[in-house]
Amino acid sequence: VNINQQWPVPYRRFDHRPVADSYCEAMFPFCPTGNMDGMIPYMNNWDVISVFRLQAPVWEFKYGSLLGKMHIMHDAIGFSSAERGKNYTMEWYELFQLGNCTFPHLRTETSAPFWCNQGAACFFEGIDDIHWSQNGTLEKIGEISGGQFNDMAKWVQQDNQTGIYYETWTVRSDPSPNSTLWFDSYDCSQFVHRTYRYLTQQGALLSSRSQTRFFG
Ligand SMILES: CCCCCCCCCCCCCCCC(=O)OC[C@@H](O)COP(=O)(O)OC[C@@H](O)CO
Repeated sequence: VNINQQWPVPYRRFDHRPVADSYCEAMFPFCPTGNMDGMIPYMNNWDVISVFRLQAPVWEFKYGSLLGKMHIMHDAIGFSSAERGKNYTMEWYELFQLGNCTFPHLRTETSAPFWCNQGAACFFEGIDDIHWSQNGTLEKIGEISGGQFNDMAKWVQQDNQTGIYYETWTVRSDPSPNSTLWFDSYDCSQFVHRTYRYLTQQGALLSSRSQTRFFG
């Protein structure tokens, strides 16, 4: 073992997002109601934007609260502009669904393993109150200015261009509580944590009654 090895292995970022291989097929269109080129609306600097913590069981549309009972949750962030009177949802998830990010493909014509594991941010107008509150969480955690929102929007675009691969698995050295984290996951909840961290670094005061749990 390399004694200088840094654990966990840092998440690898890239300088651009490649076009996904046509072999990769999505069961559902990615970010169907979002702006096609991922643009995020510009707010007036003096606007007051409420920030919401959103959480719902993964695949609730298909299995209801089932995965929530195993604490397998999808995390997102909601925004509400006082000046525009509009709500928005921002989330990060797989382009080709969870299975493709969890298991690779074996293809005769390409070297194994072949992955269809891109993930990306999705920003769209509206917050589906029922979806988030019926089996999960819809909680106001703070307010930011329009200027702070605009800075965050720029940061999300950069984050989205460089952090392109979804990682389902968290890999540890052994099952014990004090095991070494070898590889961290990179999923919806990590995006939410990164965004909270960015906003608090910009001076936002965010507080939640409960923690945004990592899966596992
Ligand atoms: C054949 C599939 C096998 C998959 C087995 C996976 C076992 C490990 C489960 C780990 C789950 C981690 C999920 C972490 C949260 C996350 O990244 O969620 C993103 C996405 O999976 C959520 O999907 P949806 O619930 O469909 O929500 C997306 C919608 O909100 C889009 O608007």
